[in-house]
Amino acid sequence: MWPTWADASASAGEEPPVRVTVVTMLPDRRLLLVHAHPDDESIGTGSTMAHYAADGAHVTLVTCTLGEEGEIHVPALAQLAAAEADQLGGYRVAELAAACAALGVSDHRFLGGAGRYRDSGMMGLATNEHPRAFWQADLDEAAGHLVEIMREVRPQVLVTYDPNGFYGHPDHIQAHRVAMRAVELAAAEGCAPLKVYWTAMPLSVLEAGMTHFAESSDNPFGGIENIADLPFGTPDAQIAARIDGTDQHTAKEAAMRAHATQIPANSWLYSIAGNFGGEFMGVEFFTLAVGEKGPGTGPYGWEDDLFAGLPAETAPDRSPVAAAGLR
Ligand SMILES: CC(=O)N[C@H]1[C@@H](O[C@@H]2[C@H](O)[C@H](O)[C@@H](O)[C@H](O)[C@H]2O)O[C@H](CO)[C@@H](O)[C@@H]1O
Ligand SMILES: [Zn+2]
Repeated sequence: MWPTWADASASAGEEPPVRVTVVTMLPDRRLLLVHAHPDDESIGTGSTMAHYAADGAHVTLVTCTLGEEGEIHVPALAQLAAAEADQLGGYRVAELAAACAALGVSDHRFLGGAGRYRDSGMMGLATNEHPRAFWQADLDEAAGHLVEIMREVRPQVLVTYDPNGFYGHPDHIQAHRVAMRAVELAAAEGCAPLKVYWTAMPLSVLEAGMTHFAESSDNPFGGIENIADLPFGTPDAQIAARIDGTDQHTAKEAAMRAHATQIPANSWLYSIAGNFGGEFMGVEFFTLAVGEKGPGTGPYGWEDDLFAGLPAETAPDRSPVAAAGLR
């Protein structure tokens, strides 16, 4: 993964010509995100990912399924659907690669390898029972795949969903369960992240959106009388971090547009962006599930950095100089 100094080991019976210590150079800040389907990373955390990637942190994305059961909003691709040629999963691998490129993220993995776990479909559908459905995954086996990545990357910060999977999709709920189980298992090995965040949307933002779009013909809140009727929303006092990636909102929009089968070109998501501008697309919110909240601002002390408050020593210095005991 990162440049290492290879051991020069002697072949049998000869003195090694030179001995070089194996050292893995880890970037100082390492963020791991666990998402259910290709598209979630861009919709839910695209600006945050682009913000940290642009700022030199190492961003690792783990996607748990290929999104095989998704809708298809590109008519020419309709035959790829699960009920037809069942090729949507493979196509979404390419959409995800394009989205990661737009976000500046180069370290992407599928949990257990591409195709290990299948998109379960919406809650209650027969697809939930597919033998490879992520919803049916053995928790410790799936978490074990994530621990392998934690051993290698040693993230200080992990982002995933809350216990409801943000909005109740079975793969999102399972991604939460697998990620939190992996944190437990990794803790026993000393490679667990020190802070774990869950994606969230403050009620104040939802209120503002509902008011803003009340008279709009393209009202995403159409038919909803009260934001309490939405399957997501978090009281502002329970939010821990507000990450302002406004400078990356165009990267987020480009990443979302890479997921053309899932997000129609005329989606309300883009009209909100047009109306709210960078504020809606570029600012993302999180609750803190594990770890100590760092210094923050505003009425609720929201952090503006997911790495806030982490002791410097959590970014292990594995440089050759440190390894040689010279620091
Ligand atoms: C953002 C997200 O999690 N998308 C999932 C989700 O997609 C929904 C699904 O297609 C549903 O039928 C639509 O009515 C809804 O608008 C979509 O958001 O579920 C899909 C199937 O599991 C999944 O592939 C997609 O990534
Ligand atoms: Zn999803």
